[in-house]
Amino acid sequence: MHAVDALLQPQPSLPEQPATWLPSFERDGLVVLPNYLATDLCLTLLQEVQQQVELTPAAIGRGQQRQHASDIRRDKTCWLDGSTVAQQRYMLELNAIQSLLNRHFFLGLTGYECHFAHYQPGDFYQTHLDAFNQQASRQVTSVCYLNDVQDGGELVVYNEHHTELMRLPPRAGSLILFESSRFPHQVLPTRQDRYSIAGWFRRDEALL
Ligand SMILES: O=C(O)CCC(=O)C(=O)O
Ligand SMILES: [Fe+2]
Repeated sequence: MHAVDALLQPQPSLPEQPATWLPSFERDGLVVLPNYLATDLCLTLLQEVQQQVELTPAAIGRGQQRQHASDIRRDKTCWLDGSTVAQQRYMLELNAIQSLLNRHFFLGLTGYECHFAHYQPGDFYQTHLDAFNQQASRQVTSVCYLNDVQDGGELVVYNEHHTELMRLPPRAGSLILFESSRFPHQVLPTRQDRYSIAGWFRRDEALL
């Protein structure tokens, strides 16, 4: 069966899946889920990012603070817009995670945004926080890796005291979730092409 046809097949309704990772996330504020993404979906998303012509150098900050900062980060990114079945499937999966987080931890998450990222050989992202306090809109970070990187490109995560907690080599299909304002992290220079989807569960005040 062609990959896209396979993606269009209705997914067998999963029995109420016990999300066994919820206690770890509650305890640590961070969890790694190896092989989270189905292999066919991962491969299709990888092909989509490899075919993207509109990847643009990532910027840092928002609004007037927004700037390209090639000394801080070198990846190229492109927002997912749900224009393909694979992107829709990915977003459905992550929306399910959003519901779980809300149901179990009352996080009040209101939305999810995500972009493809491509790090070429030599690219990196220096140590940073994705949000500066819990009042910020970005509450929980997700990164899903789309290919295996054997040489460089590890995600290094630190605790509040800047002690290294983990060094994660990207593996196709694995997903990491962590509290956005709590863990400084960096991407070490990669020596191979590195593809991922980085996303953020947000809590935005309703417009009155
Ligand atoms: O790709 C990764 O492992 C992390 C990327 C990241 O930190 C970010 O985009 O904010
Ligand atoms: Fe980050």
